[in-house]
Amino acid sequence: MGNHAISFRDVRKTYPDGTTAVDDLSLDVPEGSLTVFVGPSGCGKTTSLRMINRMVEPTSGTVEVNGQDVSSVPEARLRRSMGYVMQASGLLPHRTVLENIATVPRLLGRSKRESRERAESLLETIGLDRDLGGRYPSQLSGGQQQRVGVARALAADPPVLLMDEPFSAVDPVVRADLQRELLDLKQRLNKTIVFVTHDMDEAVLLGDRVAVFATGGRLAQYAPPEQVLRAPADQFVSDFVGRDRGFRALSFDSHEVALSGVLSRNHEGETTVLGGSEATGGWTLEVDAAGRPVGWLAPGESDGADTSAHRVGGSLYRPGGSLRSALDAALSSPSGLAVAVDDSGRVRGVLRPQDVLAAIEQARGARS
Ligand SMILES: Nc1ncnc2c1ncn2[C@@H]1O[C@H](COP(=O)(O)OP(=O)(O)OP(=O)(O)O)[C@@H](O)[C@H]1O
Repeated sequence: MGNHAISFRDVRKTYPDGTTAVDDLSLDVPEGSLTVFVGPSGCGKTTSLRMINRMVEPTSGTVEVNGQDVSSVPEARLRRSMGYVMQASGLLPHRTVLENIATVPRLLGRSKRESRERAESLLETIGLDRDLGGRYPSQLSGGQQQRVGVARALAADPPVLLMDEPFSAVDPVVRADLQRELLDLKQRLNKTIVFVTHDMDEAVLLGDRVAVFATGGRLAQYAPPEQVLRAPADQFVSDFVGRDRGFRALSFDSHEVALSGVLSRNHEGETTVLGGSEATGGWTLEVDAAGRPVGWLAPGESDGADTSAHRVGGSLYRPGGSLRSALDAALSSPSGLAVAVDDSGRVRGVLRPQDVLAAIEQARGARS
């Protein structure tokens, strides 16, 4: 198997017109990790990525994969060992989805049948219906096309996956799905992944390590995302990660928050209502027969009132979850109380904002 770490050693790229796209880059991508190259437009992320599979050759310095200088590996062999996914999925328009995915196994000399079976199983891997296999790329949504692009990149089972803004052209909901699936794939298939994006949230969500590129192709910081958020290396990184960095950094804290015992159960006919006491400011949480939260009743509203006005949204807190999710659940709740649910969605209790803040204080104390 060997090791598929990727190393940049003093790499510089100056294009023929004199533009220095990458300036003295040295960086190690550990095997089996997901490293994100992030930074504003034009700072050399794509150029750096493409030097890994030799779509771009460095002006000086070396890129090594598995300890071997890639410039000594024949391009065709190198690219077979690296899946490449780009923004516009890059699918062949006149071939069906299955044919697109099967292209690489066919090139590798697998039989037609074997390639087709591999393509079909990959459709499943990336969460697409098998029925879509016979369609042409133009008959798919943007998100589906990106999934097929990922399936095609995985078709040869390459140890390295290079992804250049693969999810930037799809809407936020589909994007969140694709990100979740990538994290899931990463768990299941042990691959070294380099992922380019200009979106810091995406970098924080996906990256084991994040390389922040600055204008002029300079590597400003290379560290786990939590460290980039908590301790930006310089003014550039601090400006780039933005004003919300303290809030984002809460994603990494999962300090225990005390569940308030302020909910009391009253069975009233079909529904169960919780709360309605002074401690909840008079708000009452309505739950369904399985104990899952439905919506809040404002003080003075009687059971049977329309709770849809105060529906419990997607922002629920799971005990053990991050403090960011706890705070968000409290801030987005009409009652100001975060609803805590267990894995099956049943209400466990509520969190008061002051308890979340106290937990944030404690987490801060525990770090310093
Ligand atoms: N073939 C080329 N010839 C000349 N300059 C180039 C070429 N390709 C890229 N550049 C320049 O090199 C710099 C880095 O480009 P690159 O595409 O690597 O940046 P990027 O960080 O990936 O940007 P984006 O997020 O916009 O894709 C830019 O100034 C770009 O204009």
